[in-house]
Amino acid sequence: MAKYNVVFVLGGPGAGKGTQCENIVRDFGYVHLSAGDLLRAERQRPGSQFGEEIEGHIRNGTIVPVQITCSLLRRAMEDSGKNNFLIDGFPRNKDNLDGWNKAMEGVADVKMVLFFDCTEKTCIDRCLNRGKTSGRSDDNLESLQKRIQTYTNSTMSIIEHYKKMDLVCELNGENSPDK
Ligand SMILES: Nc1ncnc2c1ncn2[C@@H]1O[C@H](COP(=O)(O)OP(=O)(O)O)[C@@H](O)[C@H]1O
Ligand SMILES: O=c1ccn([C@@H]2O[C@H](COP(=O)(O)OP(=O)(O)O)[C@@H](O)[C@H]2O)c(=O)[nH]1
Ligand SMILES: [Mg+2]
Repeated sequence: MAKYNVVFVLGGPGAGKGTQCENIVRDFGYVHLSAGDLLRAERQRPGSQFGEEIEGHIRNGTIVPVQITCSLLRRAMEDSGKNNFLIDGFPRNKDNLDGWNKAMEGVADVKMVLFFDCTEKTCIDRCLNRGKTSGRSDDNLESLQKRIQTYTNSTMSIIEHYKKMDLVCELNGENSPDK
C-alpha cells in the first residue's frame, strides 16, 4: 500500500477549490496543499532558479512544467509528517498527469477527485472580486481569459480521464460555500 492518500481538487479559477479545502480541513483533518500557493511561494523564495519561469506561467495562465510542481508537492507531503492530502489545483494538464503518475507510483494513491463545476461568468466575477485584495498578478481580466482557456483546453480532459476511472465526485460550485 502506498504511503500517502490523495484527493485531487479541481475546477475552474474561482470555482471555490481553496475555500472548500479549508472547510474540509476544518471538519475532516486532511492536509491542504494548493499547487498554486506552493508555486507562488517558490516564486518568492530568494535564490529560486524557477522564480521568473513560474511568474511567466502564472501571469499567462499557462502551466508550469510538472517537474517543478510535483517536486514542491512531494516535498510538502514529506515535510508535513502526515498521510492524507487534499491537493488543490493539480493536475491541470496531461504533462502534470503523466509526471505525477511517473513520480508517485507506489508512493501516493489517488482515492478521489473533487470537481467543482462552475460557470465561466461566476469564475470570472469571483476572481475579479478576489483581485481587489489578493494582490495576485493573475486576478485580472486579461490573465483570467487565458486561465479559462487553459482550463477548457487542458484541464477538462484530466477530469474526464478520472471520470472514466470512476473517481470523480462532482459538486455544484455555484452553491453558497456552506451548502
Ligand atoms: N461558493 C461561493 N460563493 C461565493 N463566493 C465564493 C464561493 N466560494 C469561493 N468564493 C469566493 O470566490 C473567490 C475564489 O474562491 P477560491 O476558493 O479562492 O477559488 P479557487 O481556489 O477555485 O480559485 C474567493 O474570493 C472566495 O472567497
Ligand atoms: O499545478 C499547478 C497549479 C497552478 N499553476 C499555475 O498557477 C496559477 C494559479 O493557480 P491556482 O490554483 O492558485 O489558481 P486558482 O484556480 O485557485 O484561482 C495557474 O493559472 C497556473 O499558471 C500551475 O502551473 N500548475
Ligand atoms: Mg485556489
